[in-house]
Amino acid sequence: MGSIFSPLTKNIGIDLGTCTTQVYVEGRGIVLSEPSIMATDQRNTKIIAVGRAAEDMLTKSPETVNIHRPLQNGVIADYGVTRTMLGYILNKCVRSVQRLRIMVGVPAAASNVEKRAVMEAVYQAGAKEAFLIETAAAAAIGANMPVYDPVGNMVVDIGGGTTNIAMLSLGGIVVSKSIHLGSLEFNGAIKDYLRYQYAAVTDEDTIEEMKITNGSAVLPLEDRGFYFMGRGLDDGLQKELAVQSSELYHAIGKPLVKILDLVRSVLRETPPELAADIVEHGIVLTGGGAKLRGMDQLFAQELGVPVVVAAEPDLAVARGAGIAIAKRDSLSALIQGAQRIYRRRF
Ligand SMILES: Nc1ncnc2c1ncn2[C@@H]1O[C@H](COP(=O)(O)OP(=O)(O)OP(=O)(O)O)[C@@H](O)[C@H]1O
Repeated sequence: MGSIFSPLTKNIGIDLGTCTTQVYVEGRGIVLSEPSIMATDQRNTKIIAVGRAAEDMLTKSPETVNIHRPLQNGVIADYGVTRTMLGYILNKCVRSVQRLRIMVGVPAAASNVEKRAVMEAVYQAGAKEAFLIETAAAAAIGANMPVYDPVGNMVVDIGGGTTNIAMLSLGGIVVSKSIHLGSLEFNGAIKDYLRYQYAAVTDEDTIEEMKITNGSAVLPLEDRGFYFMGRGLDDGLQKELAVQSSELYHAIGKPLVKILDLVRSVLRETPPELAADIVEHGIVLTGGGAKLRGMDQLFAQELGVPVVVAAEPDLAVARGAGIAIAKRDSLSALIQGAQRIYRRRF
């Protein structure tokens, strides 16, 4: 209906992530992927930068600016900043005359209050219609899984602050769970390891780099050293240190066990006929955390089913939300009822 009476209506999918915000615009694809960060002046009266430009300020001018990370564990931790940041992002992505119909992914465990905050922020940022979809359902759609078919489709989205898991079939969610644990927890585990093993600390960027370049979910066949500058906890002095990829594998193991336990619990709650489909068709991994080297191998070894990492796994949620909004009539079982309660009439 919207397309007949409102030719300027734009369907937009958003992954309002703990680390990154991605925006998908119908007909254009992913148009924005930037850190969920905003920089303001010290009195929080003026926005200085949003996204990557704000992230760049983290190291350059920390005393003169306030850096805000308004999302935590996949939900809004600072409503005012989220609303402003979203408005700024939407402004960058669409023309002001366009009427926006927006769908946002939210974790399965988000409370009604948290969902309402997302809806409200989306309206305040300029949407005329707003909808919510579970993050994992959006990820499955974005990864082109056959969610309408009478087969079990299992997706595990490992983001920065949350992992969302869902079993979908016939256009609906059969079982879904989420946990406040994602790839940021791998950084925390590496940080703890360096403290314990080397009595040293280093900055977040270095830890992120060592995770991405040398981290592994499975024991690497060949060890590779990552050299970095760390500060000794005992003497406070800077020194060059090296950490091996096998050490990073051991450090990251603990949070990975928790994710695998949650996947097993979803499988246990899945009806046997759908669980049998997973044995045959396997599991799809999405989210930035799925890019950790060997993640698919680990899941396949531990669960005994085929596992693939989706193409562009970190973009799946925004893409899926954008696709779902265009197909919202046939996907009504996946689109949360909250939109009917909070939809505004203009
Ligand atoms: N090669 C990699 N190995 C491991 N982790 C990675 C890799 N590349 C990106 N990541 C991690 O992916 C995370 C970001 O992923 P994504 O954008 O899916 O999360 P998000 O949507 O911001 O978070 P959430 O869904 O929890 O709100 C970051 O923590 C980043 O460190």
